[in-house]
Amino acid sequence: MTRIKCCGMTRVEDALLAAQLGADAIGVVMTAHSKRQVSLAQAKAIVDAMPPFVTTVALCMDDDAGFVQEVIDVVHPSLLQFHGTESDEWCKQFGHPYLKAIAMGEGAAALYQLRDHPHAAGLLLDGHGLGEPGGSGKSFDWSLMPRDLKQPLILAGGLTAANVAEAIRIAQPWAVDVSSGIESAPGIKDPIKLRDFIAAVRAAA
Ligand SMILES: O=C(O)c1ccccc1NCC(=O)[C@H](O)[C@H](O)COP(=O)(O)O
Repeated sequence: MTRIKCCGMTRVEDALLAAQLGADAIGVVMTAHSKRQVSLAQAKAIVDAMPPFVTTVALCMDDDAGFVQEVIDVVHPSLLQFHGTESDEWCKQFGHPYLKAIAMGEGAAALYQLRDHPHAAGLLLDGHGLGEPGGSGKSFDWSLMPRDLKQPLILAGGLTAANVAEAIRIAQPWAVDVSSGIESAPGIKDPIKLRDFIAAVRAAA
């Protein structure tokens, strides 16, 4: 079964609908690098509203360590997700489980980054370029998804209900992650796109 993370939640009702429709995880973007940024209070409200067994993920990107600690202390996410140039050493200083995003915009040349994060609970391969924010709607060559890594791999970038089955067939990821493919506007989730996306992943399994 391919797990599903619905990211870029800015409203409690969207996150609740995702959970009700069967999403395994939801994400809130904390970093100011994002047009989907939520405040600590908004993120806490979304995380607190989640039912049991839905994993909550807070995204940061080259943010201050003090801010990341505040996110942990206030929001209490299950996982952090680092989207910038953070090193393995830097990410693990918080003693909190995390995902590390790998920018795949440069294609095969980007694969060197995969070995640099041995302490990450999982690696999220995303379609944007190095130094660029996620949530871009850009995909990458799914056949580049490695098969020989011990860490769970999460496929992200430009996924939609229309292409996710093919993406899963080619990449065989542990999980898929979607943001713009289930939106009507940045941070505003579209119930129909959300439903269709989750149904397409479940049908692919
Ligand atoms: O979503 C953002 O605005 C964002 C900004 C800065 C860092 C990360 C961000 N999102 C990361 C995600 O986890 C997205 O879900 C992922 O990049 C996939 O996005 P999309 O291509 O829109 O499905």
